[in-house]
Amino acid sequence: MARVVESDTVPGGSDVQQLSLDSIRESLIRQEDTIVFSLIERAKFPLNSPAFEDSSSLTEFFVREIETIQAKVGRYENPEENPFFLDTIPHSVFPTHKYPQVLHPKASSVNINKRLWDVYFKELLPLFVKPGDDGNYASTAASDLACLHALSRRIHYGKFVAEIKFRDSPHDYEPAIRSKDTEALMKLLTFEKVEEMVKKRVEKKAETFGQEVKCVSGGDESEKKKYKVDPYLVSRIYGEWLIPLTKDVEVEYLLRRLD
Ligand SMILES: O=C(O)C(=O)C[C@]1(C(=O)O)C=C[C@@H](O)C=C1
Repeated sequence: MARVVESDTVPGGSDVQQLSLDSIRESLIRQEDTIVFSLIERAKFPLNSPAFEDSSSLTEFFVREIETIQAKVGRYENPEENPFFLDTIPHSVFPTHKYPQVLHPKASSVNINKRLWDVYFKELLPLFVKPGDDGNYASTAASDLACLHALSRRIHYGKFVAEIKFRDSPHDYEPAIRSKDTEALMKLLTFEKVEEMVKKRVEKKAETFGQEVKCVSGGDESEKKKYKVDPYLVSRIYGEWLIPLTKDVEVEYLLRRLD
């Protein structure tokens, strides 16, 4: 029987009152670790395109089935989680955690996972995995799903970032929201220095987490370091795709904020 568990825990682990841009950014920083590790794990396999190329692909089937079972254990009760395929989300079979209402009720209608799916398979994956096909489709699909979930959570975290920015200075945002001025909203929510810092930090994380570790002492220090995923590519993935998609989610959310 469904039992509701009350809690004050919100993104960033703080309570609703203490939610701040800093605590939200802390969570984005922690999510970088998950994203970098998931890319490193996926890079173990070659592209394996037959697994995902068709509309009725093995990967799509796998993701649909997993999302259904995860919905039944309450995954999408969490406002941080956004499904790729579920138009109708099955109810949880078990007691669900009651997440505090931080976001505007229209938040659940902001979901850009269809775009993310295309971007991931058509643009990102070919960048950081080797070409080829080793037939290992089931494991590859599981790795793709880990990446997709991590990327989707990060991008849709834009809803929380936007909510805090709106609460911090409603008078700046309201005129742009009322006139549906997406350019003005984009300008208001952009912090270029923060973006530069994010790109530098994820490059460093990819270097640290993905380097070949050797235990032999006296090795040649000048030997070129090998990485499981090119750190510069990780910085590009953030700069050219993840940050812009996060900002699109922020704008989409803000446009609905006064509904
Ligand atoms: O930290 C913020 O203020 C965010 O909105 C997040 C983010 C990002 O995606 O990392 C996006 C826009 C800002 O220009 C800076 C960073």
